[in-house]
Amino acid sequence: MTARPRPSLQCKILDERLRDYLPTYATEGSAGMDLRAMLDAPLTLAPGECELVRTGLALHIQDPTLAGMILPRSGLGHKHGIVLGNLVGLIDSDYQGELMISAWNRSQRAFSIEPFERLAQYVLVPVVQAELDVVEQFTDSARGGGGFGSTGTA
Ligand SMILES: O=c1ccn([C@H]2C[C@H](O)[C@@H](COP(=O)(O)OP(=O)(O)OP(=O)(O)O)O2)c(=O)[nH]1
Ligand SMILES: [Mg+2]
Repeated sequence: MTARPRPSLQCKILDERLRDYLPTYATEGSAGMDLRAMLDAPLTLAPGECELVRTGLALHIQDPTLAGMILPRSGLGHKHGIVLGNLVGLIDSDYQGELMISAWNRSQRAFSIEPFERLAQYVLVPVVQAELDVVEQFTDSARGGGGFGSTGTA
């Protein structure tokens, strides 16, 4: 398949150690770029503990039809219970600050995050902003107000 052109993101390196470790797509088809934990020493998270971890990186998306998402890495999440304290990090297109990872140990065992370890991943996603149109009645739909299992389990 022919590769489509990639949008370019302005990037600031806030920690010089990152210069040799800029996030990349691990394979041609990778959806996310891994973000590293810019730590000075290993960070041990006790069971249930949550800490904000620096990435040393700022990305200014600029384009309001895009957003960034910080997501857990499946290996760390499944094997070690290291996920995100906010479950998903949503990065606004006008955010210019350092990308921060809320690292949460949801497991029963302590886990140490090593300096420069790939801790989470950053995915660029399309966004549609909407205007709200206030109405008194909606046009009927098949679902109406049904939700939370209203369609049954079979
Ligand atoms: O995991 C995350 C989540 C957010 N952010 C940054 C980028 C994002 O654009 C900004 C605000 O995030 P959000 O809107 O989710 O947080 P908030 O609690 O609503 O803060 P604010 O009042 O600043 O919007 O914080 C991160 O660095 N990491
Ligand atoms: Mg907000």
